[in-house]
Amino acid sequence: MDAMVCLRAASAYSSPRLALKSPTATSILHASKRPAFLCIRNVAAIEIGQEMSSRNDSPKVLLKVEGLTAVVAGTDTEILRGMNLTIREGEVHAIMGKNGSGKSTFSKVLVGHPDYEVTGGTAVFKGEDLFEKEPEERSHAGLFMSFQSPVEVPGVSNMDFLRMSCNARRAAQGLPELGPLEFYGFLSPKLSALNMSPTFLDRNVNEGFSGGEKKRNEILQLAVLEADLAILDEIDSGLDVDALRDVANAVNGLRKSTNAVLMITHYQRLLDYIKPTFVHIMEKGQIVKTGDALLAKQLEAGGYEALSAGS
Ligand SMILES: Nc1ncnc2c1ncn2[C@@H]1O[C@H](COP(=O)(O)OP(=O)(O)OP(=O)(O)O)[C@@H](O)[C@H]1O
Repeated sequence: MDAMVCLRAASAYSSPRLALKSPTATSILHASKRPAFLCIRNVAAIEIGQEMSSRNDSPKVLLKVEGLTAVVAGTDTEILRGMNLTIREGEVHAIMGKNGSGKSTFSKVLVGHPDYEVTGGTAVFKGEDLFEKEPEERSHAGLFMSFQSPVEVPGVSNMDFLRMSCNARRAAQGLPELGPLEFYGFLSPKLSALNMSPTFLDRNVNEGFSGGEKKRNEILQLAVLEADLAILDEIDSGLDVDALRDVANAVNGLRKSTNAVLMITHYQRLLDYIKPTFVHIMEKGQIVKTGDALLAKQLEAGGYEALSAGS
């Protein structure tokens, strides 16, 4: 079983270690006798604009990463070599970089993926030490990550998965659970926003979904949760032009002045839809250049060589 599935399952359980160690989805289901994969991920329901312009104070820092270094767990293979990044409320950050530069590793380290060990540096999320928290606590705190390759969860219907995720998150916030009908009412407009058929709700999570359908489903999960920081790892990969527009519109519809988005992408086209506040270029485990949307356009036009020559 993919470690990221375990990670998501871990978010759902009061005993995260059990889930992290369990080898299969079904073993987690059987061991817990509770519905699995509650996936306490957060989302964003963001409405930027008016609210932002009416604020006098500067936006709060959501995430501050300083000097972060990390290795592949149990090895001395260093992947992150001094990451520094500050994300404030209302911002959209895009991380770009050549294959293998460490973009996905960075996002996985933030959500507590067990494949990596932090060896140095700090990450403060909403004023608290992120690395002191278990993966599920990071989710409870408002961190969400969409996966580059969303995995299938046989035996768990999408509807159950989404409702349990939503209710687990609500429970963590001290809010009452949503019953099936209430939840459907809550979910329906989100499905429509993503141009997804309700038939996807009856199917098992991601089972038999096309690549693009899986990506839409990731954003649907994002939409039913309430994250302060949504990390979207290559959410644009494998999407046709219509799906890209739907997914981007849905993400934009979730934005508000108190949350933020961190996108990992290889392509400028996503940034035409989801406008970045900052674009960062990663190389060999660290951010080597930061700019605005223009940086991504320069990259698109001339490639990484051109950027190096211009720096
Ligand atoms: N679990 C692991 N074991 C061994 N090497 C790893 C592991 N995870 C990441 N790496 C290596 O770390 C480097 C960074 O990988 P990562 O997936 O973070 O890059 P990326 O910038 O996201 O790449 P891409 O753009 O191709 O998705 C790669 O060389 C990769 O092979």
